[in-house]
Amino acid sequence: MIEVQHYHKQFGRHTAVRDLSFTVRPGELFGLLGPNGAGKTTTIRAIVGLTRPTSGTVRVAGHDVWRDPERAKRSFGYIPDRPYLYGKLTGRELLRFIADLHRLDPAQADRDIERWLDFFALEHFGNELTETYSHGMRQKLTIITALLPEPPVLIVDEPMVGLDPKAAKQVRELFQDYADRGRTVLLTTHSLPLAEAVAGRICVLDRGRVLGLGTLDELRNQTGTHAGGVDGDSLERIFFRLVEEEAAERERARAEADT
Ligand SMILES: Nc1ncnc2c1ncn2[C@@H]1O[C@H](COP(=O)(O)OP(=O)(O)OP(=O)(O)O)[C@@H](O)[C@H]1O
Repeated sequence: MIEVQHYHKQFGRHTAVRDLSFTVRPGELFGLLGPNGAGKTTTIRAIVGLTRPTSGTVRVAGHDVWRDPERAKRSFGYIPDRPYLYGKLTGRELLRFIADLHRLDPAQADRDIERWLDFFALEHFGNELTETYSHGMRQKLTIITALLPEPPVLIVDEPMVGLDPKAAKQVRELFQDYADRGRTVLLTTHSLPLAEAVAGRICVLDRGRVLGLGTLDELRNQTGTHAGGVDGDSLERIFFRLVEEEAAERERARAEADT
């Protein structure tokens, strides 16, 4: 479970995220969406303990990420948007290292590593240094490092970048299955079809503010016929309507301030 309460992040005079609150429950796949610079990665970095909130709290599996970081960090796997892999380790060495860190049973871990390498068609590259991997191969290996310890919470920043269509489909099904098995999944993505296909609830951020939060139907109600929308609108239509309404609102406020 992930609980973000009144999270606010200030970089100097720039407000990156403003009073953001949401909860992601076990069994739920939650999508965090928004244009470039909306505050998605800043929020993810607060949840995984890489950026201290200016104010507000973040808890994962009941543990405050800043007050009780070790317990909080034991409960989640993190797939960053720009993964760092130890280039001088082979794929298998890296995965065994991760298994050791998490004190996984070595025999079981070896079996799981082979299963995952096979799943992502990396079995013939497992003994190559990761610095020789293509972008997509690095992304697949990063996903395996996060899943190997089977954490109850999975936090994913832009998972599909660099993946070929087959791998993207596999990963989509993997995350969906992960949530269906009672785990908690939070992902950010620019792919609206992906979010529409897998996310039970969605939060749309823009310039650090929440424009909409809820199921697809709840977002449809928010941008309903009174706002020019129609029942059954796609997430893409909803997304653009929310972002455009916000821009028009800003423009109106600016014009009023000028008069
Ligand atoms: N370390 C930092 N110092 C100053 N400003 C920052 C820092 N990190 C992020 N920001 C600013 O905070 C805002 C939100 O950035 P963030 O990376 O969270 O956006 P994002 O929604 O993940 O965008 P993208 O879709 O482009 O990855 C941006 O205006 C960005 O310039």
